[in-house]
Amino acid sequence: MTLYRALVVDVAANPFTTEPSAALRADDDAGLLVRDGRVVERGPYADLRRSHPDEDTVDLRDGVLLPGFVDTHVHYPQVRAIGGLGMPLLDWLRDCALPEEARLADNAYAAVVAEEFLDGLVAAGTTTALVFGSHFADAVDTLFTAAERRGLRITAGQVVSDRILRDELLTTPEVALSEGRKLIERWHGQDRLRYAVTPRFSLSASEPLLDVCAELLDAADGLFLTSHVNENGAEVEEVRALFPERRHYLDTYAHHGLVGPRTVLAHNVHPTDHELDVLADARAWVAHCPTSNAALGSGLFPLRRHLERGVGVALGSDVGAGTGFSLVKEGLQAYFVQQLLGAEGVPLSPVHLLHLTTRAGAEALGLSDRVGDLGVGKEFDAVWLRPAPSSTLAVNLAHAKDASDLLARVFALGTPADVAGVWSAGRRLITASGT
Ligand SMILES: Nc1nc2[nH]cnc2c(=O)[nH]1
Ligand SMILES: [Zn+2]
Repeated sequence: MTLYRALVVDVAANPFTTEPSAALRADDDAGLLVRDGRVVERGPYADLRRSHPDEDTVDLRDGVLLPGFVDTHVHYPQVRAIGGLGMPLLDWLRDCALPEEARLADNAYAAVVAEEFLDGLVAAGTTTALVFGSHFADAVDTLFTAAERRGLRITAGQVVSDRILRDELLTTPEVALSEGRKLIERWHGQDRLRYAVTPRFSLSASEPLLDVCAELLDAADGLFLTSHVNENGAEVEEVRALFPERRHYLDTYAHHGLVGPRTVLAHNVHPTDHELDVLADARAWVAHCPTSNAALGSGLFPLRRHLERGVGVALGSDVGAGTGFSLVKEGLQAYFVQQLLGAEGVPLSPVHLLHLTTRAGAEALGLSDRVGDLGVGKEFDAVWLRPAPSSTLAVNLAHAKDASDLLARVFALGTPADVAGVWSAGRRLITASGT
């Protein structure tokens, strides 16, 4: 066992449905006793020290210990394609993302990209992610192999499309079915890994391919479905033209049985009210990707309409349209977007931001009984932010008046450079120099 000593800040309830100050949990000079990768006791450090005098202590008091971040939408093959600014979605896909994704046909290339991708996630303090995989089955195998080696909690899958995209990325319903089955058999439920059936978006997926996605969902219990929806006006129009008999974009998935409680759809910037009701009825989730929406000019996310109609919202970095792995940055950008919406926006407090970057994602991925906060019984997935001495963040942490104010300064200033430690189920993945 190990006794961690830290300022521990996490969210113990949903601040959108309870008083935010009551949802925030902040324990100064706390002790977390961790056994077999789980928190078994939490309380004042002095008390835990007295009752466990012989346990090793890891002193993390300099800085703040948060739950590991949960990224509900991030593209493995796009880690080398970040910063493609100045283009709207469909141009950006054609000219920036898809040429890079095609390079993963070379499995040696895919293996290096997988390590760079997972390094990027962990360096940002992300310990759980729903990952948009690769079109190439071997590259998906490679990603799962690398993730298993690090003990990360990853849900991912093969991206499938059978039209419109560049030829190297296209498959057929028959091949998608056989490759998907093999990947599910090999990886779903292995260690901390799960499989997500992943049609890229219905713009590039025929009805027979969408039917195959439904068939794959029946191949095992607990499989997820992830895709994109309502991101960009031109995309929405193209989908409507391709599916004239469907009520709306979401219906192109729902019609094939792809919208349920383990469905996570990215963006939903331009939803109709009926789509929101369908999502809420299905208990599906939306991955809001703020920096991606801003970088591609996709629009300002209507969070209020989602919350009012009971649709679950979590955050995604959407690397590479998103501008990096940091969920701290995504939280800040989510705040900016709601501020810019004025009266239509939802004023987000720092507690809301910590909820969106940890607990909400855990709920979206059906993992809130295991991760998303540092309560007793949860896996010790944690990120230690310890800014460099005399850095602006260090100065601000020192002058924060309370835990909520401290969180506000973390979201305003925090970057992956401030991550001094990351634990995944108690296994330390990052150790900053000198600790
Ligand atoms: N942002 C984003 N939207 C998409 N829609 C379909 N594919 C993608 C992608 O790779 N990124
Ligand atoms: Zn995406």
